Amino acid sequence: MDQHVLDFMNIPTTCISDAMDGLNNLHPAIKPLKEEYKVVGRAFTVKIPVGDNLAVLKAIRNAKPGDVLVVDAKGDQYRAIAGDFVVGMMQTLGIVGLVVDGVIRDLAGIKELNFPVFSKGTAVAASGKAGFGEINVPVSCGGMTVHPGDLIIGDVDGVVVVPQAIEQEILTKALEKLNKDQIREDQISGNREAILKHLDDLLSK
Ligand SMILES: O=C([O-])CC(=O)C(=O)O
Ligand SMILES: [Mg+2]
Repeated sequence: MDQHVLDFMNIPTTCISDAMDGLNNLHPAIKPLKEEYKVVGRAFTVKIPVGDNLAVLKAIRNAKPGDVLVVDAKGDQYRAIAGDFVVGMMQTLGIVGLVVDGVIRDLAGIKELNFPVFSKGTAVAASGKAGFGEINVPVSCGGMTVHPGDLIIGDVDGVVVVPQAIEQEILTKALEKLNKDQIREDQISGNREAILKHLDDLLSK
């Protein structure tokens, strides 16, 4: 696994978001199917026409272990881009997560797989398999442009995208924020006097 994937594993998405001034988050409607899901990996991107998931299968065939599949399904909430069978294939081939601007189906079966899926929810209908999608190109997902190889980090609060060119800078800033949050937690939370002083300091600026 590459070092930055490991480095970002223990940082909450909130701190990473703060390190990017809140500008690189996917739309908050894209949520994990289970609260405990955490995913970190490099984006393998897929763009599909509404209602057709053949390119998702092509992406699964071409992705590398450790990749996160990022699917631009144009926000369609009626036709699922994958169910438990397709998600099971991803898992067995070493893909570490699925992020989709759209929906999945077979929710109970997918939850049993314990594979981190972040989606806009679930639907009943399946997609067609006529084709016309594209893999490994910049895609639009949750209002953000995601490039192949970008770092994708998802947890209970949502999904953030760290472009490759700024990974090191964002890692440093996110760790600083994590440290600052920890100091606040240790020195202020639960301490009435410290809270009053903290508020007075902020309000007197
Ligand atoms: O086959 C599909 O396209 C969707 C599905 O139900 C599954 O993956 O289980
Ligand atoms: Mg199914």
